[in-house]
Amino acid sequence: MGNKLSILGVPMDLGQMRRGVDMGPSAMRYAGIVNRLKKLNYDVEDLGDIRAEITDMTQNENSSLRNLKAITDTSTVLADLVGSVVEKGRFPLVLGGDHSIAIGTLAGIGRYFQNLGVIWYDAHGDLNTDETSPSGNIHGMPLAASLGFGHPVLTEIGGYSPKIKPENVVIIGARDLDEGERKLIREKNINVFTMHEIDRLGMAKVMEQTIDYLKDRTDGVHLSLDLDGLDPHDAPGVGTPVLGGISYRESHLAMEMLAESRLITSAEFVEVNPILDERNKTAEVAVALMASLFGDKLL
Ligand SMILES: NC(=[NH2+])NCCC[C@H](N)C(=O)O
Ligand SMILES: [Mn+2]
Ligand SMILES: [Mn+2]
Repeated sequence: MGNKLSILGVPMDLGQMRRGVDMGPSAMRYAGIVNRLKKLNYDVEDLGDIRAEITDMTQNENSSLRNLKAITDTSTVLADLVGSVVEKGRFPLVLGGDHSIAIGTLAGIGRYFQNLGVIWYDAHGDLNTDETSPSGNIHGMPLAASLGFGHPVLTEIGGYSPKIKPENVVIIGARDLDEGERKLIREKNINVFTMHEIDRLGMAKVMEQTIDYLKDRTDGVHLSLDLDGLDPHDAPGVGTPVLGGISYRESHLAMEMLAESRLITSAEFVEVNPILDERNKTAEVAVALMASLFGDKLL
């Protein structure tokens, strides 16, 4: 991780049904992300928000891939922008938006790495395809699409596929997986620390193992952090909350250990929905976690 950061907001809420997550980037800016990172001595450039099309949810062309065109268009723009950030030698920090935007982020980053690692910090696997999805919501598909599974319009975003290899992925915090996702995890042998493992081993061991595993096999690691990975008590402003999640403290520890590892080369924080939040708590949690990820320490 260098000391030059570029922030990109993606006000996209079409990957799921609950409006308001398009205000996530504003909420995180309001919670002070730019100044927080400047204080940590980063050269921070805020590129603002990319334009995401907001269409009427009732005019959906395809119920197994809701809002496919608008999401594909936004992801393509995002991929190009993220790519140009990497090319300038800066660290891309993407603010969502729902998790469907990860398809664009990874499309932008993937071509610069032979073995890009991904930490998917989430209550969900986001490993559905149009065939397995129970909801038709594309925010449940970005990890599958990036691995090359699913509808070609999604997997081919950015003009190449796959962006990442299954053995370079580590999912942390899973506690709600659909049948097709379980099958894919087993078939492709994807590394998952479910809440069960986090409870058994403790977050310190989980992160130690994650870091040890990824450091030898990858040439860069993307952190895709869905705020619903945290417990809804700590992060209530999310569209698909699941009880029994990772605590604020455990998440802090995870971010601090990632900061120490110097492994992370890009990151995105997604699914912050201020409409569903208690005041701006979830955006504040996101900003606090970003600060830790970028090296903030008490002493
Ligand atoms: N990024 C997220 N919050 N994803 C939630 C996905 C929920 C469910 N698995 C689905 O496919 O609809
Ligand atoms: Mn999730
Ligand atoms: Mn997710």
